[in-house]
Amino acid sequence: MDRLPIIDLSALVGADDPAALAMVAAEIGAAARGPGFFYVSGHGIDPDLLADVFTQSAAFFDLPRADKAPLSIERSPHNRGYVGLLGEKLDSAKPADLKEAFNIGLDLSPDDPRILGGEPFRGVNVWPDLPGFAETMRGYYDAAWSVGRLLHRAIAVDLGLAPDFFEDKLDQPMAVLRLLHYPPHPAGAEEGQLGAGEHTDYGNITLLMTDDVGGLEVRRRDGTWLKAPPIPGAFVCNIGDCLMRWTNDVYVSTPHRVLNAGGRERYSVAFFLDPNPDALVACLPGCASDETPAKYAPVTGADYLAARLDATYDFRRKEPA
Ligand SMILES: O=C(O)CCC(=O)C(=O)O
Ligand SMILES: [Fe+2]
Repeated sequence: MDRLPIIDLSALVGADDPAALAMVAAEIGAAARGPGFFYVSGHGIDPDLLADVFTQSAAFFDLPRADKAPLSIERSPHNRGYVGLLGEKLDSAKPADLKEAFNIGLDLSPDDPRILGGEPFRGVNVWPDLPGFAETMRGYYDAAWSVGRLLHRAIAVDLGLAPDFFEDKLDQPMAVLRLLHYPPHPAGAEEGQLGAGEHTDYGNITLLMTDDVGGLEVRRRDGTWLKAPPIPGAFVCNIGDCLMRWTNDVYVSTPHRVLNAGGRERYSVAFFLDPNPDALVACLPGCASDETPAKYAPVTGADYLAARLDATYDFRRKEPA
């Protein structure tokens, strides 16, 4: 494999064309079973909105540390807020990641019944004091979520399910919009230290937009690394662990990493589409057979994500009873 496939969604955006859906479904099915990664073009998101997201993101990361620290993710049980440089180890066997990040979840008001009722991962977002930041990010969250749901229509068709199978499992998602900033790889970096250590993503799918710096690498089955250079305006989309589990490993969640060797600041924006907290992640019909029975116990979306985040962050790890 020398290059990831490019899948064009333009025939699906704003149209209900079963033949076009079947064609895209076949392309996504092949990519999801194979490399686990593909580019998505023709998604219909306004380029001006994308440009605004990157402008606002750079303004946020440029803020003094004293303005970012109070927004720390360590204050949020709901996976929202700021992760400082070296605040995360995506590869637990390696030095900490040379990146900083900011997480935004489904935007709810403080009196939303889902928050008051104590549903897992329901909380308010924290916002920096930057004009237009929250509006831009809310708009982009919704736009990326729509693309993610459209992709799930194709995924459902590929898996032999009704096109709307995932709709009621993704209509109040735990999805996270994550802004990322990678400083240029410093000369004094530790051996094996990366911008983002080798990892797989936790959710169903990830929609990644990057600037033009490059640095994302995708692991091939033989252990070698494929560079996934940016294609302007296109997403890099990958299958996450939750969808791999849901499909009984029919779809593949592929390890990837980031090395920002370009000598420039690098910015990227990831949208992790995790399902609704109460979605039951259980082997899909058609993904098990006599030869390959269901491998995983059913789990709710919230329990699955919580387990993965607890393993990622020291501050979330519960003391043994
Ligand atoms: O910044 C990138 O290119 C990829 C980031 C990534 O893989 C992640 O945050 O899960
Ligand atoms: Fe990732």
